[in-house]
Amino acid sequence: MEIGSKLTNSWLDSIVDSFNGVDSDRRRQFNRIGTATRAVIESVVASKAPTEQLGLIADAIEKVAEDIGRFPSGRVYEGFAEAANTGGNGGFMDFSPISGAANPIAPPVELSLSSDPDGSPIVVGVVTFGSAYEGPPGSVHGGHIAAAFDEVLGLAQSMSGSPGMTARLSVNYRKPTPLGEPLTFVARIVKKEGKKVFTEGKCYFGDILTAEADALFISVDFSKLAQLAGERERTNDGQKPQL
Ligand SMILES: CCCCC/C=C\C/C=C\C/C=C\C/C=C\CCCC(=O)SCCNC(=O)CCNC(=O)[C@H](O)C(C)(C)COP(=O)(O)OP(=O)(O)OC[C@H]1O[C@@H](n2cnc3c(N)ncnc32)[C@H](O)[C@@H]1OP(=O)(O)O
Repeated sequence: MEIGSKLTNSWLDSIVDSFNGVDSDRRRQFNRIGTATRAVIESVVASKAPTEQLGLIADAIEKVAEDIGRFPSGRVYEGFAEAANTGGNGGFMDFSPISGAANPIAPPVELSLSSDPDGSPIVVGVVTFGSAYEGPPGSVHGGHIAAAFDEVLGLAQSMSGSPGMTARLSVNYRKPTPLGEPLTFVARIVKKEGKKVFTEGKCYFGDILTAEADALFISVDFSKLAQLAGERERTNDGQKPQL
């Protein structure tokens, strides 16, 4: 199933492109960098490399940081106001801190759309959290589980046709969620009341329910968001959301 039919705001084309696989060399290179940096993160956490090797590796990473740091950083929401970021860096979802292949801090959660047996649309997120995400021994840190829920529930609510921002997110941790094992998150819309979109989700390791969540999203006026994002681009303050 392709995402897009329910997303009515034109700038959301960026999300659609993220899912429907717009291909460009630039996007491929971003994804390569994301993947390689993730591999570094995975290996450096509690590495058993000899100290001398750690020094050489630190030198190499410092050099990479210097090389890329010579170029100015843009914004994830670049072109947001003009709905024109498609074909540039890929969709902004590529840089999602949770599901973005091009964002090294994303595990990443791989998102797809599916249907449950009664035909209702659901979002499925598949992820294996590596060592960098350890909370309790051998288990995923609860904050990262909550973040994954926010992402899958956030995509599910967007299928309402009037997406918004997370107003409340509640997680019940039922069993330890194992590190280094494939997990499946499932999310759906429960009901919509005016601007409120109620969602629920579950996280499974195999057949084991390890956590469940529910969240309230409030639909937002995207023309206002686009205008604010445009102002951020013009004022170049970048980091400070004023929504
Ligand atoms: C540039 C940002 C882009 C955001 C992208 C969003 C969607 C994109 C779509 C698809 C993308 C696909 C996947 C996305 C993946 C993940 C999404 C992650 C989303 C986030 O990670 S997002 C960050 C954390 N999130 C915030 O940073 C929100 C800060 N917050 C606010 O910006 C406002 O607070 C807001 C907008 C939430 C509401 O403001 P508002 O002015 O629109 O609401 P209003 O007052 O009109 O209330 C209307 C009715 O909702 C009730 N209500 C309001 N707030 C409530 C609350 N908190 N709890 C319980 N009920 C609440 C009222 O009580 C009233 O109820 P009633 O009608 O019954 O009186």
